Amino acid sequence: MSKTTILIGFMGAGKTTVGKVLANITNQPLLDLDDEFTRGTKLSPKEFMEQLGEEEFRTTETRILKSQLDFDGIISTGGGVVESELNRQLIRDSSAQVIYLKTSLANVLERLSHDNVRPMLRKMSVIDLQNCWNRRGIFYQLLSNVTIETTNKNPTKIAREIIDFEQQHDELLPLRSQIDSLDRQIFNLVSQRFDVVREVASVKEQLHASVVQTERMDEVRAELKNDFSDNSNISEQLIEEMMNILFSSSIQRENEQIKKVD
Ligand SMILES: Nc1ncnc2c1ncn2[C@@H]1O[C@H](COP(=O)(O)OP(=O)(O)OP(=O)(O)O)[C@@H](O)[C@H]1O
Ligand SMILES: O=C(O)C1=C[C@@H](O)[C@@H](O)[C@H](O)C1
Ligand SMILES: [Mg+2]
Repeated sequence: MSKTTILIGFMGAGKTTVGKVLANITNQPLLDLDDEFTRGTKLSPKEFMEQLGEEEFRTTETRILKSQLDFDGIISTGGGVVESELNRQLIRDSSAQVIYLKTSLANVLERLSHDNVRPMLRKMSVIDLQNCWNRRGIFYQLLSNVTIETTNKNPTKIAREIIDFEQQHDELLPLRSQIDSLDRQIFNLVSQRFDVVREVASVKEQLHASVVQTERMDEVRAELKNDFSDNSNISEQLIEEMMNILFSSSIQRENEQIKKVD
């Protein structure tokens, strides 16, 4: 990789975090616009906004962006860089590879629940935040060469996807990026399901109830088939196969926990 890579995305999407990992792997320098802002003004974005307001912050952010656009390496931007039309124009006119790190608002809120350095987050209600996320999301999408879905991926996986995109420009990559995120979300849910299964096993043990309850299993399958009957992606056979895997894994775990074989 030789030219500039610009990471854009909402607050907490991981631009700074992934930028560091990407810089490490590819041996490129990293410039974080928020850090550069602090170096230039001697105030953090939070201090600057508190003292001089958002408008002045955006003007200064534009000046810093403009002066760094030919940086030979990775630029991690601040989440609000797309708020200004001037910044959007600067990014559009640059020859940089623009990567949109996309994440869900739920993920952002979870990651930044204890944050106290992002003034924009503090001053917005949940509705304002949702509107801001929607509005900026359109700009991130329009400005970027590729969208990397980051939900439930670790920073190294995300950095590797960026490298793959820069090396291959494969049309399949953004789609696979979505699939890889969804697979991780599915396994997170499966893991949560096993947490509940553990509780179920404890209750069954106390009640001396049988681990395998075929009636309940039949009921679950039937309800799922009914609920997904209008969904052409989910066939009855898929429900059978996936539920068989989940049921047999759960039964095995419950038996191991209760230490008896039914
Ligand atoms: N892929 C990830 N998985 C889990 N946690 C992450 C991931 N990426 C970032 N985080 C965590 O989310 C928080 C915010 O990350 P980071 O500062 O990189 O966001 P940012 O996109 O640079 O935000 P900003 O726009 O405000 O600069 C950090 O605590 C970081 O450790
Ligand atoms: O999303 C935003 O508007 C901001 C994000 C941060 O990176 C900082 O640039 C600043 O706190 C503003
Ligand atoms: Mg950052």
